[in-house]
Amino acid sequence: MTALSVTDLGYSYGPKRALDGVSFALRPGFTALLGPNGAGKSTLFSLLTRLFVTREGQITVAGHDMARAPRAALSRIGVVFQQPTLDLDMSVARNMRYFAALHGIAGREADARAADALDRLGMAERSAEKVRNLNGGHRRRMEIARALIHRPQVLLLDEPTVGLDFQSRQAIVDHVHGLAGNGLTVLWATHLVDEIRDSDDVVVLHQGRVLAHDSAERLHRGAPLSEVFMQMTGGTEAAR
Ligand SMILES: Nc1ncnc2c1ncn2[C@@H]1O[C@H](COP(=O)(O)OP(=O)(O)OP(=O)(O)O)[C@@H](O)[C@H]1O
Repeated sequence: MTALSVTDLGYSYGPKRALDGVSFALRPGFTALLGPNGAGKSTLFSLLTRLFVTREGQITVAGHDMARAPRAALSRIGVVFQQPTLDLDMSVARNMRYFAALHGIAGREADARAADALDRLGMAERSAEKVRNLNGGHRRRMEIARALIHRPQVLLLDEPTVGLDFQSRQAIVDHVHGLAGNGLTVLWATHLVDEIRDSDDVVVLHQGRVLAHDSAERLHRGAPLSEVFMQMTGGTEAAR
């Protein structure tokens, strides 16, 4: 069973059509949601996390329909939003514990899960530090660890490397590919083609529609993915 599928999803802001007939089913592993500014990526994430609701189409998470069984569906999703949502004056460990409590996980179980999730992101040694003292890349890694604390099947990340330097970006891209390699279903929204590897799947979103869904390797066929993306989106070049 696919961990995340959407069927014929549509959404409008008044007269503005932001998503139109969007359908895809993800395999376990890393899928990039590649689209230029305004493609509809954030709108799609808002629907997947139920910040927005729509009557058009269906979202299914691990077999649970988002409209009919939202709690079951949402409990299988971990989310990293574009804007950081950390409490800077708490330690890494306290941030993790607080988030675990929101999922009904407390005590030793919370500590064990926090340690496990931080370890997966190479952050175990930062546990006692105040978030304020971490650099941007480490804060983002902590947020990803936090999104894993309830052991979701699907991890959604909305342009998670925005504002980070090259090394920090690479570290995060590597870590999340590692998680995907261990069986997590990852949907990573980006407009940066250098975050995508040949073995990844790519959903190309443009003006609210899915233009392609295939492996990166099959999409670019030896040409730079940025050029293929530019041709598909009519000249809106993806950044490298
Ligand atoms: N609140 C709103 N009211 C009207 N139009 C909106 C609103 N929010 C988004 N839009 C429009 O809907 C379309 C999709 O926007 P969305 O933010 O989902 O795209 P995006 O791919 O996430 O872009 P970005 O990378 O710039 O965040 C765009 O044309 C945008 O201008």
